[in-house]
Amino acid sequence: MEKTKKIAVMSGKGGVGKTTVAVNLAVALAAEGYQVGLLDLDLHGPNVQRMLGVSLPPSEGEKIVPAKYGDSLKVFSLAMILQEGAPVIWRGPLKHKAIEQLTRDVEWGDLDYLICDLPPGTGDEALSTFQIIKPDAVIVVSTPQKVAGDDVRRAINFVRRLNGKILGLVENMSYLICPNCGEKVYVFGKGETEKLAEEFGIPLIARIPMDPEVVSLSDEGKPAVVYKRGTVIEEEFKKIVEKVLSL
Ligand SMILES: Nc1ncnc2c1ncn2[C@@H]1O[C@H](COP(=O)(O)OP(=O)(O)OP(=O)(O)O)[C@@H](O)[C@H]1O
Repeated sequence: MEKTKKIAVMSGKGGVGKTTVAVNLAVALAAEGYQVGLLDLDLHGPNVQRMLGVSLPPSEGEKIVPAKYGDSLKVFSLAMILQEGAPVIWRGPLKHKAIEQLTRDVEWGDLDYLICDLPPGTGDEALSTFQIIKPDAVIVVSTPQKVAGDDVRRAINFVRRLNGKILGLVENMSYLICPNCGEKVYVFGKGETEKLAEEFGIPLIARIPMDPEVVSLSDEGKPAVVYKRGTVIEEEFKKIVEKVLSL
């Protein structure tokens, strides 16, 4: 994986849409013709598999063959080898080992990009990811609320403390388009992510609107970049792809 560019998708807070961003970024990069791997490192709440509707093929010997979405995207999530609904009750050292194993024993092949979906916060998985995978860059996902901002600050400081590179911020659920009048409604407020970007001197790469269809599509394993073509969502993901390609 020496030539593979590794991107970690992080957030300070849970439920902000980190997995949605990781999944759609991976699909969009693969659609550009790159060989992409998507590794779900949210060991306690792995959702990548559901959002793409994929499952594992039979394993080959010691190696784990990842699931495929289309021709150029390989996907692995712990959910694929756990019994449905089974909780992961692991302490830090076990998680560290699991991340080492997922990087080593999954048959990733030659990848241009590996997208790692981290759990929320700055816990064991994030630390182990920095030690083992050593991401080339991090995308931090936030939502416009002040409480999300507080947690994102912690995530950014964590990455900086580990000398990681932050590619930029993605603001998810930025606004809702009113279905009646077409006006933007800033459900969670406005301006917090810009403030963070300015405070830390990092770019605000994209603003993804809140769209109820994203929820149902995700639940059905249909990524928005494929099923909502020609919308602002696709445009905003193009901006994230461009930023990643500039690495
Ligand atoms: N732009 C959006 N518009 C509407 N719903 C969204 C949007 N982005 C994400 N969601 C929905 O919000 C929920 C949480 O998203 P997601 O799982 O991507 O967040 P997360 O930050 O990875 O969560 P976790 O903290 O559990 O890892 C999902 O139901 C998802 O479909």
